[in-house]
Amino acid sequence: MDSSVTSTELTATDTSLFIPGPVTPYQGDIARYWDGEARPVNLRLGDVDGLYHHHYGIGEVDHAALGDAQDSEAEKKLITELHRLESAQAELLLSHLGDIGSDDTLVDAGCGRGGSMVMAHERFGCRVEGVTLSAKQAAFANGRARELRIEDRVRARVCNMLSMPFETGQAAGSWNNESSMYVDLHDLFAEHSRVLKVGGRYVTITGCWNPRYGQPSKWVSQINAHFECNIHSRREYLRAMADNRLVPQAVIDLTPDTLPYWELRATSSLVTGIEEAFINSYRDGSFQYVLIAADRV
Ligand SMILES: C[S@@+](CC[C@H](N)C(=O)[O-])C[C@H]1O[C@@H](n2cnc3c(N)ncnc32)[C@H](O)[C@@H]1O
Ligand SMILES: CC(C)=CCC/C(C)=C/COP(=O)(O)OP(=O)(O)O
Ligand SMILES: [Mg+2]
Repeated sequence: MDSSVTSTELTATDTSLFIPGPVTPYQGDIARYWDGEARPVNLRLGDVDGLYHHHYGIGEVDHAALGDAQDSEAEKKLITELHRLESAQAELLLSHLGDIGSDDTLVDAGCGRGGSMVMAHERFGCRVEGVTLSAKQAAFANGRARELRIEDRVRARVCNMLSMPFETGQAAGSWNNESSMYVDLHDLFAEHSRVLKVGGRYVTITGCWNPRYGQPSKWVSQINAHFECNIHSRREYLRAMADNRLVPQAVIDLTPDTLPYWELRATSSLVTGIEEAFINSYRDGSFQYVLIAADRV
C-alpha cells in the first residue's frame, strides 16, 4: 500500500469519531505533534505490508535476510527487517492479553496509525477500539480498516485516553504500546481499571527510567525533549498499578531484546537522530524497555 496516497486522501469527516472531553494545553501540543508526523522511518516501514507502527522493535536481527549487497535492494531489505522486528514487538504484547474470544472487545489506548489494532483483530477476531489525540492518525487507522474491510470491527476515535468512551467493565483486555509516557500513570491506570472487566488483562510495553540508576539520565531527558513526552520510572508503573487494582503477572525486561533493533536502525538511511540516546541509555542502564502484563482484580 502507498501510504502517501492514503494519508493525504483521508480526513476525519465523521464527527462521531471525535469524543469531546477535557483537553489540556499539553494534550493540544501532542495532538499537533502527531497530526504533523510523517517520518519516513514510520511510513516506509508501514508500506512493507500496510501495518503502520509507532513503536520500536525486538528480537535478533536476521543477517541472512539482510544479505551483503550495498545498493537500493539492501536498503529495502533493511527496512523490511526493521518492520519485522516492530511487528514482533506488537505480537509479544498481544500474546500477553490471554484468551480473547471473537465476542470480546479490546481497547488500544494511544493507538497511533492502528497497526497493533489490525494485528489484534487478525489474531483474535475480536472488536478493537482505539483512541488517539490525533485526528490525522484516527483517520489513517480508519482508512486502513476500510481498505481491509474490517471497519465494523476495528475503529479509532479522537479522544483522551484518561476519559475513554467505554462502559465500565466493557473490555476483556486493554493496552498501551509506547503511549503511557504522555499521561499521569495514576489517572491512566484508574481509567483502564474502570473499562476492564474483573479478570481482564492490561498490557503495556514502554520505556521507563531505572530507579537503580538514581534519576533520569541526560539520555532520558533527550528522549523526553525529542518526543515532548515525560518518561516515568519503573517504580512509578508498579506503584500506580498496585493503587488501581492492576496486579502484575509478568514484568519482562526487553532491553537486551530491543538493542539489536536500535543498532541496526542506526546503520540505516532513515535515522532520525534519536538512535544514540536510546542506545546509550540502554547500555548505561539508565533506561529500560519493559513489558508489564497485569490482571484487573
Ligand atoms: C508513540 S505513539 C504509539 C502509537 C501506537 N500505540 C503504536 O504502537 O503504534 C503514541 C500515541 O499516544 C497517543 N496519545 C498520547 N497522549 C494521549 C492521550 N492523552 N489520549 C489519547 N492518546 C494519546 C498519541 O496520539 C499517539 O497516537
Ligand atoms: C520508548 C519510548 C520512550 C517511546 C516514546 C514514544 C514514541 C515516540 C515512540 C515511537 O514513535 P515513532 O515510531 O513515531 O518514533 P520514531 O519516528 O523514532 O520511529
Ligand atoms: Mg517508528
